[in-house]
Amino acid sequence: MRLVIKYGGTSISSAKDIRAVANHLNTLSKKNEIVVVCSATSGTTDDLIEISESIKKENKSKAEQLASKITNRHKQLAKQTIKKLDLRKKLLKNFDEDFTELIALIDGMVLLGEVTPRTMDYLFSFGERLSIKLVSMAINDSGKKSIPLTGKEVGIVTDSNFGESKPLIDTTRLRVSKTVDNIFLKKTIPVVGGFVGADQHGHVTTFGRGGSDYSATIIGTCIKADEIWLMSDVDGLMTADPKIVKNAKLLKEVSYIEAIEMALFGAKQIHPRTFEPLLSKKIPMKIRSSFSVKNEGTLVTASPSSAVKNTVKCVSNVQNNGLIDIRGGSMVGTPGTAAKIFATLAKAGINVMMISQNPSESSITIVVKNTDLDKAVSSLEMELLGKIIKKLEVTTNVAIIALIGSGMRGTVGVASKVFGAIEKNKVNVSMITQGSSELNLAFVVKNSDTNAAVRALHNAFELDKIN
Ligand SMILES: Nc1ncnc2c1ncn2[C@@H]1O[C@H](COP(=O)(O)OP(=O)(O)O)[C@@H](O)[C@H]1O
Ligand SMILES: N[C@@H](CC(=O)OP(=O)(O)O)C(=O)O
Repeated sequence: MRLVIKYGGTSISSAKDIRAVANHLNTLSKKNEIVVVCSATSGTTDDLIEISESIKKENKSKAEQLASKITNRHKQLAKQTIKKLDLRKKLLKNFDEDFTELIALIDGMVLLGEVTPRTMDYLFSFGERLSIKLVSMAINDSGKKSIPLTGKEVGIVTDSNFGESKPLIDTTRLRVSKTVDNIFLKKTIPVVGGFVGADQHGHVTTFGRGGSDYSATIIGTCIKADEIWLMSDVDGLMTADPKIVKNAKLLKEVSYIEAIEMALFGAKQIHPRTFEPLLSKKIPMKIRSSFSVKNEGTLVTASPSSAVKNTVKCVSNVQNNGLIDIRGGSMVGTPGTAAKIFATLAKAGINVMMISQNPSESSITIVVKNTDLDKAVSSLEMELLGKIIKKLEVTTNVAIIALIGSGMRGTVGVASKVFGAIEKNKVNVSMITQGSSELNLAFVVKNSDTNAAVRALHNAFELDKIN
């Protein structure tokens, strides 16, 4: 079989785990052709983001401190993971070159005061640049040939939308398939850095947080993989985040459409575009645990064979958002009001996560990420306040809670069950929407009410008994 196997940061963050991953891949490669996709080790992308924040605040010493934290963590991992001395020495030397470049990059960014999306993408790509060398060397150490490749080196070509790029899929397919076929001919396992590509000018781009999942499906479709596996620290997709609901259950099968909804609403932090490349190619995906490789995990396909009957399959949550209530008497009955609001937000590059309009048309409420809130409010204020908008009311730190499941379609009484359970737990709900596909029902609560709301709904829909 041709497999693309993606390891999240949580799977490759200790020497023991990296060695287990390398040994597992060594065994699997005896009967399969495998492309490995790796994220950065846990916490590394967060540290790189903090470096960019420190540079913005002109705090160079903090940025350098974080860079040496990343350096030390990777050198330590290299020393603990790689047993063969010559391989370990080679890896440490390679890391030294990366760290010299990282420090030079920080110097340059500080000197020029330049923290643009393009330089940030270059900075963020260091996480995967380091992890692929570590994992690939661990595979070599286990006795199997392997080569590390960045997203750019494997041939992922994207547009120039830094921070949220999209692949130019035809060019990517040509380049990736050629690179991978050549590597397979040499009986070597390619270890590709997820999350990262390069535009047509060769500038490094990223897909946005969680983007390694997306890299895996892009590569999977390019090389006509038989299956794509996402390996993580959980058994698969669960009925809720197991960190919030202790008795959350594994979902054995879900459809692409359900998985897309789950990703959009935060389940397992999967990149929302991950399933897009699979919709036409129909490649099955498995979401599995790297720590218990015997478990099959969750199978995601176009049409699951053993459709679970429950109306609701998952309660997911996305925290740290801002809610903007946009009001104005002149919005009532004025055609084009919504178009102007959304055009303004689109121009500012804001992704709107939820929308609802009051039936009287005098207010439109939207939810955006906390990190986009400032930009959203200032662009609405500059372009529309005093014209079609009279007032903007902003609430920070809210969470979206979503119920997901195709069985909800046409099922009577879901909403009353939801809000009965929520009311019983004294949680205040500030906004409700249901997608027209009836695949999800979503509402907004305070961040601090997230756990109570998720547990109440998991209980009310008896998701611990899902079959
Ligand atoms: N519905 C869900 N099913 C499984 N995991 C979930 C769900 N919702 C949230 N999670 C969380 O997602 C985490 C894994 O996501 P992430 O850290 O991005 O993994 P990785 O590093 O492997 O990409 C799990 O530890 C789990 O707590
Ligand atoms: N390293 C990137 C890409 C990624 O997908 O990470 P993970 O698979 O560990 O969520 C990030 O943290 O966003």
